Amino acid sequence: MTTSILIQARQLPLLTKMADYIAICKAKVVLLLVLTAWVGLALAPDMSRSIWLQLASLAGIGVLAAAAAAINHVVDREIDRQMARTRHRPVAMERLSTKQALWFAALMTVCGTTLLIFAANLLCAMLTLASLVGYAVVYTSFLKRRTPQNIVIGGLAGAMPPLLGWVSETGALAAEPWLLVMIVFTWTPPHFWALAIARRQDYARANVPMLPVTHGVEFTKLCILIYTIILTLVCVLPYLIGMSGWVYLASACVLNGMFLQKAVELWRRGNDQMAMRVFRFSILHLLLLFVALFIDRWV
Ligand code: HEM
Ligand SMILES: CC(C)=CCC/C(C)=C/CC/C(C)=C/COP(=O)(O)OP(=O)(O)O
Repeated sequence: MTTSILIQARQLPLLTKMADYIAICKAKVVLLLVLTAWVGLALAPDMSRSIWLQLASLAGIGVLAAAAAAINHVVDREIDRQMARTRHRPVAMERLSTKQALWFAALMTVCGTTLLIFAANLLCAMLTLASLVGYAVVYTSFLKRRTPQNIVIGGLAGAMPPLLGWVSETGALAAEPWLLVMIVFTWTPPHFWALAIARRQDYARANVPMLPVTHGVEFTKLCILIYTIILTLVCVLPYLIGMSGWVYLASACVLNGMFLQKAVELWRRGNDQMAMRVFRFSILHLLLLFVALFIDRWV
């Protein structure tokens, strides 16, 4: 009895370490990114590869996105320490050293790239690596610290997975997946700025020039509304070019109607709680929108 308790106690630090490594991968974000990549893959023409190669390609994209997230934890550790939302992160708390996190990220980068080269193709591997650099280096190290347009420009990296999924299948660029990239690209500002309104004190304390800090809450609410309107228009494009049908269009209309209603409410008289509702809804919105695209393809 005593021995088994002792063994369990010895395993605890190992389990905590594993939990910390998982935490720096931003698993929930990566899962949604992989879903958008999967839809890009599913909408590609002439899907002829085996399901195993397709799954390996999605895993490669996910592993490289997780590597980008791990590097973000290292680069941002000083900022993370100053914000209530992020101060408990493993690297900020020094439960994981920067060296451990960087080795972990390097290992994932090598594994993810190898998977993509062999299961998909070189173009897909290069574009995914470019997205990693876009998020972990361009956005995190430069844009985030310099301009309130940080997430608009940096958002391109997070918007790339549908294109990556498509290219994993076809090995070539095409116009259609760029429409899906545009959807995630225009979705990102309402997604993030809603959270940034509710957490503006955090960003101000850490000296990060997020829009509500530099230009105020009212202007940010207006920008959220404008981007939500643009998103609504962009979401119709897949239907207009014949890439998707009525199932998608009907779902997009309902989801965008709800998103617009929340954005208007936030703009007119929203408080921080309302901003958090918009943030949480944005995640459900993108999830369901891409599920609708997927279902539409197969009905
Ligand atoms: C530059 C672009 C983006 C920025 C700045 C951003 C920012 C954020 C922030 C600050 C959070 C809160 C995380 C936390 O509570 O610790 C968050 C959550 C989340 N984001 Fe984004 N995001 C971006 C793009 C994306 C993209 C492209 C996706 C997926 C396609 C995504 C999916 C999610 C999900 C699923 C969550 C919830 C995570 C959780 O509950 O743990 N984000 N985002
Ligand atoms: C290879 C590939 C597809 C890369 C995609 C990279 C990726 C994980 C994009 C998601 C964007 C994201 C979670 C931003 C968080 O912003 P933040 O870092 O400012 O937020 P934080 O304060 O929560 O750290």
